[in-house]
Amino acid sequence: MTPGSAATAPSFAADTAIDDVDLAALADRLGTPLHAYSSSAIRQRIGGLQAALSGLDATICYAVKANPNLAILQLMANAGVGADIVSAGEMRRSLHAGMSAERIVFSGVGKTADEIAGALSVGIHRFNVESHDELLTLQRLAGAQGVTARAAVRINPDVDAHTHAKISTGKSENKFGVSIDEARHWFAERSLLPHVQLDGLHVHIGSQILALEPFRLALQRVAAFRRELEQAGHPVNSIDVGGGLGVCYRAGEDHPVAAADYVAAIREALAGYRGRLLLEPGRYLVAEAGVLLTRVIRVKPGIARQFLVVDAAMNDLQRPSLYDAWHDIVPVSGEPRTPTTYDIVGPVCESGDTFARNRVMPECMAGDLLLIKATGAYGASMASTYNSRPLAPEVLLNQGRYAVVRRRQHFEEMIAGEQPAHHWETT
Ligand SMILES: Cc1ncc(COP(=O)(O)O)c(C=O)c1O
Ligand SMILES: N[C@@H](CCCC[NH3+])C(=O)O
Repeated sequence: MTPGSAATAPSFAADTAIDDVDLAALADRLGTPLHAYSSSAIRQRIGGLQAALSGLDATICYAVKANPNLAILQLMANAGVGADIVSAGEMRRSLHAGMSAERIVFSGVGKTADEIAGALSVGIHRFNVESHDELLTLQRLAGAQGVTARAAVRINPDVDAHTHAKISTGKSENKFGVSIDEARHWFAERSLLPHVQLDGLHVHIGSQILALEPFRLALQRVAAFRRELEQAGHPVNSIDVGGGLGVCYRAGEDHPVAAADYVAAIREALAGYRGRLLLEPGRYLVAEAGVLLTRVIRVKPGIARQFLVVDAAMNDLQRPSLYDAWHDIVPVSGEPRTPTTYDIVGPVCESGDTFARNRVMPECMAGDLLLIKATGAYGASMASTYNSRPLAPEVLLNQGRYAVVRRRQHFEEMIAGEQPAHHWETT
């Protein structure tokens, strides 16, 4: 027997089922590429975080941007989770999915006057405010509607989250939040804004954070500022600690912080604070619950590399091309095959359309089914129709059953809204 021959080849870790749903059968029935999410896994994440928070006056406001599918939002709402939104679209989705306006917080550096007015008019009164101009706009629009908005100032603590530069948000050079010095002035003048109840602090230093230290540092700065404000007669009734908890994209290499340790760090940093706590996890709740199923179109022996050309592409999952992000990729079948090194690429017309470089995989052939793992967050939510590829379907799995929660986009849906230039108008 020669080493590497079929009989001695190792079998590779494979996932043949998720949430008791057979993945090969699912792909046969619905086609690929296909996003699938385990609702049991999501519920488990929510439950774990809620358990860690017990005894605190805490609200989890799921960051809708991570995965805004209505079925996911409904699942969150049914589990008592609220929403962190950053646009009118996310607001409408959250309300449509049944979230109550009291459990929604509006974040974001570029809220328009229309978005603010729209949110106020449907009863969303909790805003994380990121600039003085936004604070004055909130005062004006709340006054016009005769309501009082609750505002938390987003602090930029100038902390390095040790994550990818494109998703770091808490350093002084980032566009997010304001300095503690500026926030101090806002509080000193808060009586000049009768329609804004400025009594909250917010901090969010970035995403996919794998260490506790950056969270601790940011929270310690917020906690010290809270004490200073209270001594100056400005009560702080809510602290929103943002999101950012990282997940495991690379088995054996990524070691995420456990929810219990994260909450213990929050309790410790905010010791003495008795007000309301808000958390805005996105990725943590949904990333590892999701997979992208894709089929090998062909094996292409390239000039310098051997390529696995699969039917998913950067338009279905941007993270590898945008952040050079690693996602584990495994075969759905675990049959023993010879280890082979591939670049795993999609059909899109640029070299950035690469899911993995030099990845050791079981030898593959056309028609093989692969799983790209941990795609439940910032996968479908960042998808596009680049190269006029339709949006892939999304499926929710639950204990042996599945529900299509977004069907594969039809060509007609893709071009809806476009038209030939029949009517030429002047401004
Ligand atoms: C204000 C705010 N809150 C929460 C989140 C969610 O982040 P994550 O998905 O890393 O938990 C983000 C995105 O980074 C954000 O900008
Ligand atoms: N889109 C990013 C996360 C951005 C977080 C939003 N503030 C990712 O896939 O990792």
